[in-house]
Amino acid sequence: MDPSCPLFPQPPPLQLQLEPGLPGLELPTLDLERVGGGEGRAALAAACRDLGVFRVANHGVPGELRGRLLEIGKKLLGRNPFELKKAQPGYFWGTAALQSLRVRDVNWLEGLHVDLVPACSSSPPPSSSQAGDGGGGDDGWIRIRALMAEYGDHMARIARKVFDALAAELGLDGDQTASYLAERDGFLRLYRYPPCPSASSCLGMEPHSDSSVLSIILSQDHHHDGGGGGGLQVFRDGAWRHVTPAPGELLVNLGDMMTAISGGVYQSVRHRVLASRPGTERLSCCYFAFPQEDAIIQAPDGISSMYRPFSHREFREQVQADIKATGSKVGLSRFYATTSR
Ligand SMILES: O=C(O)CCC(=O)C(=O)O
Ligand SMILES: [Fe+2]
Repeated sequence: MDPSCPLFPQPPPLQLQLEPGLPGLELPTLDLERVGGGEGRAALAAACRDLGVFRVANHGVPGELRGRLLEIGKKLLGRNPFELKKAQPGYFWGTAALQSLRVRDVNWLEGLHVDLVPACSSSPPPSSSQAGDGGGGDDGWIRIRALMAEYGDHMARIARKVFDALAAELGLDGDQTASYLAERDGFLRLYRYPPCPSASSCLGMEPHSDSSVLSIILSQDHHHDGGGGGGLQVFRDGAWRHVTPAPGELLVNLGDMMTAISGGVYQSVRHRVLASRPGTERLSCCYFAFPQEDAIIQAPDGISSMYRPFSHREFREQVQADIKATGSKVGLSRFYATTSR
């Protein structure tokens, strides 16, 4: 038996004492078409400085695409994890980042990992209109991958727009602006947080900050039972705060690379996801954008950084080594400068 799959419906071994989340955190909503200049850019920079998370409206991702992605995802995931693991490349139970590392994973979720297809690729993915009905058969899996490819194009476009505005705000040069966001090398994860028999003492996803430059979250617009949020919480002023889903909007959160690129001026926000209560489930789709592998991450001249320059490869290797050694990511604190520049 595969040790990384749970024995349904047995609850996970770790019993957490979860503080009740505080009411929804007020988040700014930015108009994507306006983040490039003037007031829009100032509002974006303020959100990144003060919160590290914001909503995006007017993003141009069709509602039908968003709806179908989550709806078909819901049909396909939520079957037998043992079977899915055997049959579907990219399927995972538990935390995706821990899959190959053989460390204890207590998170109550499953999902599908899909890499974006680089724009220069000679073999494009199947178009979303080519495959069957989105049901549970192979057609459904072909269709979800096609939908994710289409959705991924939008994510790359949005990430580039947001990043370019921040790069201009920080005064990055052209090379940095290009290499600090390899938006086509990003990936998507479609998550299902299944009902958890001990939802009040376990998590869907443990507290973490993303290792990305930025991440974009699409989630079901429903409310977590009794919580006032959708299951996602961010850590703010010493407490976990619900992030209430806003219909039609996307959520952007900054990752560690953006913190380092900005010399600590912009925040990568700590967040977690509650486990779904019995009888409920939550679907979300997250996109993660990273710098190029060999990009040297450092703040632009004029910003005194608390981090030493490092390559993105070095960061990834350190994260992997720390997870192997301790079970969790240490992250940016590994890269503090001994003296500030
Ligand atoms: O499912 C969500 O809303 C958030 C997932 C998340 O934080 C992650 O994948 O890093
Ligand atoms: Fe995250």
